[in-house]
Amino acid sequence: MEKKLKENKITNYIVEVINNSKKNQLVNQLNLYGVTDSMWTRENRTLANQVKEAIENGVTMIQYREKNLSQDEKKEEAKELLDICHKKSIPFLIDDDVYLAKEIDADGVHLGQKDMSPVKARQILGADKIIGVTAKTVEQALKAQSEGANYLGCGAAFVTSTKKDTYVISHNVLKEICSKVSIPVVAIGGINEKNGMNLIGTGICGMAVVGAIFASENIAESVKKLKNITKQFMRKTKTVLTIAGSDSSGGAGIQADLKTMNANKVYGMSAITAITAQNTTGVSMINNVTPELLDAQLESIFTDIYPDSIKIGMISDKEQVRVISEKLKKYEAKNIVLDPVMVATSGANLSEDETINEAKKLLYPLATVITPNIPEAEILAEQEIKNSCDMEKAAEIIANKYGCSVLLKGGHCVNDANDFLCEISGTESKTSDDIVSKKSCKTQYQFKKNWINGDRINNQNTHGTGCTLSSAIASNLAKGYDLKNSIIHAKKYIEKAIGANLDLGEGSGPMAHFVTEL
Ligand SMILES: Nc1ncnc2c1ncn2[C@@H]1O[C@H](COP(=O)(O)OP(=O)(O)OP(=O)(O)O)[C@@H](O)[C@H]1O
Ligand SMILES: Cc1ncc(CO)c(N)n1
Ligand SMILES: [Mg+2]
Repeated sequence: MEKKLKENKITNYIVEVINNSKKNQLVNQLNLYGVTDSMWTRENRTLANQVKEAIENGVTMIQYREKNLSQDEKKEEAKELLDICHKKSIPFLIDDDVYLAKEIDADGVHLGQKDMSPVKARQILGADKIIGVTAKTVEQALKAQSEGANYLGCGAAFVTSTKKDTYVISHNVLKEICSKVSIPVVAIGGINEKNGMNLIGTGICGMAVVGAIFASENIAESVKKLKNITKQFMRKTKTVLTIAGSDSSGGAGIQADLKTMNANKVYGMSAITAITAQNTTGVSMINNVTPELLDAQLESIFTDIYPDSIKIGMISDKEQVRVISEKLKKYEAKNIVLDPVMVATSGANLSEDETINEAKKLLYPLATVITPNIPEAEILAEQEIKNSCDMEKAAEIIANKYGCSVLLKGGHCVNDANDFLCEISGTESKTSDDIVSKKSCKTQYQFKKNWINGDRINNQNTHGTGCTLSSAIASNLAKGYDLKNSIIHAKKYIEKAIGANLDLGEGSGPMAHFVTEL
């Protein structure tokens, strides 16, 4: 009996290893998934040549989708494309037509919601073939997985010209599907080299592309651009973008941000809003970056290395606020930590009222969390903060007002190292007692409230603590921590950085960002 049990255990382990390696192989094959469409073929642009060029430049799987040819013509063309793919060890799938896939021994089939069930297709094709299923909802995704689908195709990810009036899936639903299933997920529908970046961070392992490849005048060029996106879906190194000012002393601003990101083992990038001549005693001059140059910095980053999270610090003027908010919406930026920088520790004013007001309108609602210190929270909540109770009230007022979570930092002598997190956990529409009307409906938020306590380090050198904390939070969000744990880990980092007791400069000095034992 003992021996039998042991043999079963070993067999199960081997089966699990084989299944995992097959799944990893499929994840790689689904990375850049070309779906053919003959509407763009010409005399001198046959589908066979297009498929060859796409594969030579990085496409990792081909699906043959043909609605206009006869069955015989489809079979001939499918056999020709199958040979081209197999010569390059690229899997070749057939859209919808399970019997054609069986007849030419294709590597699998992709089934729409209205096609044959995956169970029947599996009986026809056998255990080793790839069966993909389209899913537009979590229910459809779970059902397809339970019926033996090897992967899911979810979409349309964007409005698409290939299939008019098709249902467009929200990227939040896409994220939810990826979190709920254990099989690989690709996005499909309307994807091109301009919008594909927005899919990074949703959890998909690849994207299925039609027109952006087969309608392209330069397939090689288009595939290379698409490849720069899909290689970021599964990358291990996380990237964080700081949009902030430069602090010549190196203790705050983008300098503190990039040092913090490095110490927290993420790849840091920066878009500079202002150059300040600054040291531990104050700011002697500020030169704003033009909105055009800020826009160009942001565009160059988002079109090449997609940031897994964003930290926003000092913003110079309201035009910059508009540029930043437009860019964050255009690229569906995720994990946005906004530090409402108003005054430096040295007392220097870093943001005008009109800029702050524009940021409240355009940026705060986009933020995952804002991290005001006590003076900033008094301005945002329009009330004094004298004790912990005041901190809790002010944080909730700010969260309700701007529709984002709030970390009210305890520095500046109310609580020093203990911060209060008022995290939005849901929304409910509440109507006032009078007659229901649009204007009387107000979104109320549900909150998770936590004190996140720290160990107060007895050290006056705390220049840049806010920049450092918000960058550390952004780094942790990029690595996949939830908001509360991102803050807990960030505070542990900042306490080590303060505790290293660097003593530089005449005024309140900077921290030792280079502490590595995290
Ligand atoms: N002496 C200290 N010991 C431990 N933690 C501290 C200390 N001072 C501040 N902190 C923590 O550092 C973080 C930043 O808080 P602080 O109020 O200093 O931000 P800030 O005023 O925005 O900083 P900055 O000067 O960069 O704008 C918070 O988590 C706070 O609890
Ligand atoms: C450039 C810059 N950004 C933010 C702060 C906040 O400390 C600072 N002192 N300088
Ligand atoms: Mg601050």
